[in-house]
Amino acid sequence: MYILQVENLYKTYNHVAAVNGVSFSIKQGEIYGLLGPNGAGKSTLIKMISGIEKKDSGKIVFDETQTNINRYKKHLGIITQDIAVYPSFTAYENVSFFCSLYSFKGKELKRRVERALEFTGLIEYKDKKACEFSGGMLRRLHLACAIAHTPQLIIMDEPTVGIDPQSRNHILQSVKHLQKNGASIIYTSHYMEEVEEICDEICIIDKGKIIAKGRTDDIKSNLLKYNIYTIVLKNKIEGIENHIKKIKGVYSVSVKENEIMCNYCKDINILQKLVNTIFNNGGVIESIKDELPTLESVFLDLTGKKLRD
Ligand SMILES: Nc1ncnc2c1ncn2[C@@H]1O[C@H](COP(=O)(O)OP(=O)(O)OP(=O)(O)O)[C@@H](O)[C@H]1O
Repeated sequence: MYILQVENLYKTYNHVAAVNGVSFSIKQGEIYGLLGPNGAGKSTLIKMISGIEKKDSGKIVFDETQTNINRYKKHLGIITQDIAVYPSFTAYENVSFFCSLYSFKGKELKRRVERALEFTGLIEYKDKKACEFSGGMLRRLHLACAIAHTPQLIIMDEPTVGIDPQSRNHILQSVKHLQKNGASIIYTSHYMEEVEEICDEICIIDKGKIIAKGRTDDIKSNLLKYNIYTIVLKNKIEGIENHIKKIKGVYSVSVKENEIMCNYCKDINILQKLVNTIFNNGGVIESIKDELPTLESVFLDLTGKKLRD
């Protein structure tokens, strides 16, 4: 069952394609990551899904039946990049205002506002004005305003940009809780660690086009031909990288103090030779880990550039 299907979506600004033939589907209850560098087209995509921006062509289907944004808008919770709360309202007044737009009133409205403030850890600040909040607290308030009406699909556009680690963790935990409570989530970011941590499936976008999509581990293991050995030594060996580089199947080696990172071709078994080389050069191995590369490496490999500027 799909909560959202996007088919062949296009949007051009001044002859430049911001979104260039994008298609993807999000399953009910999934956290779906949209990953891409600045200017990739993530916000434009999200704006079209939420009805803030008109599409040039393509199809957006909500819950497998609805194509009219005015019909399904009430089931969306949108957290835009720019924080949209009223500075002179208290936290309670802000959440209450946004939730009342969905026709909730009286006791039910109060229950929902308190639940959203509780959920975002802001209940003890409910009578404080938004203008007195820190950046992280404002982001959490923004989230409370977007979820009080219990949307089926929550769209979050870079919700952790420029906030302190505590609020960042709070938001990431909240996303996981919202999923547990039954919501589906679209999460855009250019922080690949966040996307790797919380998303079930991802779509990597660059210059308005999808360059990879699917489950994170599948993307990493299918698209890249190499894995990484991380070896921790008990001692430091000068120039060990020069010896390891000579092993057939090794792409690259980097050494930091007594830790060696070795990118190697998945199709060639280099482990025995790697261990022998370290041993023959006087190394004592403390641990070895065989790991998939990061999403950053996938992006670098596919586009030749880094995700972050
Ligand atoms: N209203 C607009 N008018 C003209 N060009 C626009 C407009 N909105 C976006 N663009 C352009 O479309 C492209 C995609 O922008 P978009 O904001 O969707 O990217 P993004 O992936 O969300 O980037 P960021 O992470 O920086 O927000 C960029 O080249 C941008 O300059």
